[in-house]
Amino acid sequence: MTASPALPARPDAAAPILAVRDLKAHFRTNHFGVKRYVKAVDGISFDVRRGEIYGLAGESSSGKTTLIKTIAGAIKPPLEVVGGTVDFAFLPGYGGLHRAPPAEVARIRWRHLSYIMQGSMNVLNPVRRLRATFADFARSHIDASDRQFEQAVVDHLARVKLDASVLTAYPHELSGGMRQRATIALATICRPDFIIADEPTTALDVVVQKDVLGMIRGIQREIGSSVLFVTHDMGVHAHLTDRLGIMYAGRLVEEAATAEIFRRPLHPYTRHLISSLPRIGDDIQRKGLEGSPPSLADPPPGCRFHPRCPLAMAACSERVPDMVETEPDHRVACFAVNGDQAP
Ligand SMILES: Nc1ncnc2c1ncn2[C@@H]1O[C@H](COP(=O)(O)OP(=O)(O)OP(=O)(O)O)[C@@H](O)[C@H]1O
Repeated sequence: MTASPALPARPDAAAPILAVRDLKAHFRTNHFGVKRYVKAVDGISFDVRRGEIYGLAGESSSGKTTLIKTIAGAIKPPLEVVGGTVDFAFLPGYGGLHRAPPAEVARIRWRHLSYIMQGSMNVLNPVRRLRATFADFARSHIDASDRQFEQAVVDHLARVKLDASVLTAYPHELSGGMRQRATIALATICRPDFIIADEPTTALDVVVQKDVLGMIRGIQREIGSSVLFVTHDMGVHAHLTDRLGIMYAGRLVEEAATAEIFRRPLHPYTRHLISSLPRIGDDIQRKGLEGSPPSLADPPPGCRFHPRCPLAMAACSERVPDMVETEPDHRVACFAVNGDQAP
């Protein structure tokens, strides 16, 4: 086994905890004998730094879930990784969980890498009481006596404002907010280095959502984890994430500190996302974008946003713009912003 070129084998505080390079993951579909590839993730590169919450935004079907599934190694047919690498600092040398031996994946799961999913019932076993579920997930990773383990679970539940009595409950006996807090407790009890969160608050009402987001932020600060947080909700990103990547049709089109994206969005698609957010006291009728997102089975050539882009020029339909660091820590893939760098 050789160390990945993207990340050193020894922990280095300055190195990213996750480096994704030119990742491509496509769905191979077969409709009545016609083979098609849905290019859901098509050449994505970005880093997540230690201790940050990195947000991924983009409208429905832009490929966010496919991207994090690929990063998490949850790859099942018809999804295929067709190129690129995913390097976690705690799993160097393989280029992705999907290429690592199952024993290595089991070693890092929950202890180094954990998940908070959209539906809590995907994680909580409906026929097991919570005490048993905590034991299933965490007992083998925490070196303690049974009594100490139980106390650690109770203390950790208190962090997400859950009483010890929930340990005797089945998931269906808890409210949606309580279940989601229980999944946050499960995902964080082993103090993982990295947490992947996929729309964890989308199904909750606004008040519970705020509570749950505050808990994710609080626990993340306390244990120092890095978080990759996916939601289409720009309001959630504004409150929670440190840096933000904007996806459009299977590609990353812009990345910067979240405050910077809201202050000075550069890509025309990001500008549209930001300008369409409702503001208090503002009753201006907002103009939608012309057209709709492309089919990822047959995306347009060049920049995938060009058919809808108010700034489109000839190069946009001919070549794919690279993500260019336009300003320190602000990358954008757009010829209209960066100029056409063709030789
Ligand atoms: N099993 C599948 N087979 C074929 N295509 C799929 C499959 N799952 C997803 N896709 C397609 O992949 C593309 C990206 O979907 P994905 O779910 O990753 O987007 P998303 O940004 O997470 O959307 P949402 O916010 O609605 O969850 C879409 O075009 C979708 O139709």
